[in-house]
Amino acid sequence: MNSVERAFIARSQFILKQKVQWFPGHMRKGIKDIGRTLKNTDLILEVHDARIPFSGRNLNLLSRIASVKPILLLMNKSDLINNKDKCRIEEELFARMGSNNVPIKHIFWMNSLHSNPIYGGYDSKLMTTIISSIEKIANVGSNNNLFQTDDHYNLLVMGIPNVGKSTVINRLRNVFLQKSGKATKIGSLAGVTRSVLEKIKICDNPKKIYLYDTPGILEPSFHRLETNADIEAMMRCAVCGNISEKVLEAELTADYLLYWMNKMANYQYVEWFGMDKPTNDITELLTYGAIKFNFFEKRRSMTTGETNIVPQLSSVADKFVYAFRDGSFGPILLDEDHLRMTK
Ligand SMILES: Nc1nc2c(ncn2[C@@H]2O[C@H](COP(=O)(O)OP(=O)(O)OP(=O)(O)O)[C@@H](O)[C@H]2O)c(=O)[nH]1
Repeated sequence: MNSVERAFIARSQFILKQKVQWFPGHMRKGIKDIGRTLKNTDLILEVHDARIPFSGRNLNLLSRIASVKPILLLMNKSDLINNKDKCRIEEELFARMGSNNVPIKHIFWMNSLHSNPIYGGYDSKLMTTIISSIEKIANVGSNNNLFQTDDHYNLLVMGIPNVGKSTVINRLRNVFLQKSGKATKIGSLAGVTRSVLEKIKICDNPKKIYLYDTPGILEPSFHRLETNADIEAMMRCAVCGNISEKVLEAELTADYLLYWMNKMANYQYVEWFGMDKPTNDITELLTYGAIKFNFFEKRRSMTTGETNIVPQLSSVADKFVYAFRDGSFGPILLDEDHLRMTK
């Protein structure tokens, strides 16, 4: 960090300048479908994004389900965080179980995108570990009545939109049944899966395992946004792509990312945008970006009728957020402050 960066004072709070309302019909239907599918389910496999282990988990819905079905937590996209953070995250997640009423039986880490181990990618031991955890749960006497049959296991895959539920399912199926192709649809935008899908077989041996894919259901507090913590959690989800880009303007999501990077004294964006010092001003940042990436468009003025060349700020905002999502700024744990709070 240079002396200018050391002297920089970051914004102390993120102010949400847009009203947010989003609870699409398919999510309401999804909750009903999940309720109906529960009776045929042995366990819940909750999939979440490793960059936001504490933000966005739908604890409300999970706590209701946890009273009837055991929950396994799969932290996906773990290629986008540092390995050294995993233990601290696990400790904190287990520490919170008492207060949030969502007891987790096991936590698994997965990078479902790359099978090559040099990317820290899919480890064939993972499935064996998942199976042995399921068997351990099934073999506890008090859980006997939770499992439908001894012959196979049915898991319901749950999670907020775009955490990689479908990718996880396809990956597990590809590796363990050597089936190529996709059993369930994948998309880089939130909200691809819209209803509980057919049962998908992912494993034959030593036991048959079936998964139900479900639509991503967002944390309901995002519809109320009563506290700063709710706003920060929602914005972190937006940065990770869990909230439809139709709901939050690209500039707003980019503004939160800028606020967060400054707060964490992470100034990697300065060079990326071709600037000479950090800024708190999103318009300044995006204007630099428009010049660097040559993002301009012709726009006709409604009042004078003249055509002007103006920067395409929303395209630059998208580029910034996508670069973060791709890992261009290195591994980033957006919820790092949740770990610090407990130190
Ligand atoms: N870096 C990285 N990206 C991933 C990983 N898993 C999934 N993705 C990407 O995340 C995006 C969302 O994946 P999906 O599998 O469609 O997510 P989903 O949770 O099923 O999404 P919905 O249907 O919207 O609920 C896609 O662009 C995937 O390529 C991972 O382990 N690492």
